[in-house]
Amino acid sequence: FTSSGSVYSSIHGFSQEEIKEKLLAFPGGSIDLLKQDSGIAVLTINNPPRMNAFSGAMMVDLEEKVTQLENWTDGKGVIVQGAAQTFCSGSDLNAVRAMLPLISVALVEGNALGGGAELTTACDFR
Ligand SMILES: C[C@@H](C(=O)O)C(=O)SCCNC(=O)CCNC(=O)[C@H](O)C(C)(C)COP(=O)(O)OP(=O)(O)OC[C@H]1O[C@@H](n2cnc3c(N)ncnc32)[C@H](O)[C@@H]1OP(=O)(O)O
Repeated sequence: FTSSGSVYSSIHGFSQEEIKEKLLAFPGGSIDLLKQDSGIAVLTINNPPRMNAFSGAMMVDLEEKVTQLENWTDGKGVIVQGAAQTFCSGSDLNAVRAMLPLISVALVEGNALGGGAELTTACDFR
C-alpha cells in the first residue's frame, strides 16, 4: 500500500497512473457492481468469451468497484460471482505474457499456510 492507501504501489518505479495506462492496453470484459437495498452487493466478473479471465481493463475496473464498496456506508456484504456459469479463469494469459517482467516460482518446502499460501498463488508457478 502506498501512503495514499492505494493498492497500486510504485512497482518497478511506475506510478499508479502509469500502471493503469499499461493495464488499459489490454481491454475486454467488465466488473459489474450491483448495490442492493438489502445492503448486499453483487460483484460480477464478466468476460465470458475468455471464461471470465481478468483483462487489464477489468483489473482497473475492479479497483474502482472495490473503492465504491469501501465507501458504501449502508453495505453489509458482497457476493462475488462469475458471469455465464463459470467463475474465473485467472489473469488473461495474453496480458500476462505481454506484461511479465520475469517469471516467479514459489519453491514450497514444508507448510505454506494462510498468507503463506496466498504468497504461493501470487507466483506464476508453484
Ligand atoms: C495470476 C496468474 C496466476 O496463476 O497466479 C494467473 O491467473 S495466470 C492464468 C491461469 N489460468 C489458466 O491457466 C486458465 C487457462 N484456461 C484453461 O485452462 C481453460 O480455458 C479452462 C478455463 C479450463 C476452460 O476450458 P474449456 O475447454 O471449457 O474452454 P476453452 O479452453 O475453449 O476456453 C474458451 C476460451 O476462453 C479462453 N481463455 C480461457 N482462459 C483464459 C485465460 N486465462 N486467458 C485468456 N483466455 C482464456 C480460451 O483461450 C478460449 O478462447 P478461444 O475461444 O479464442 O479459443
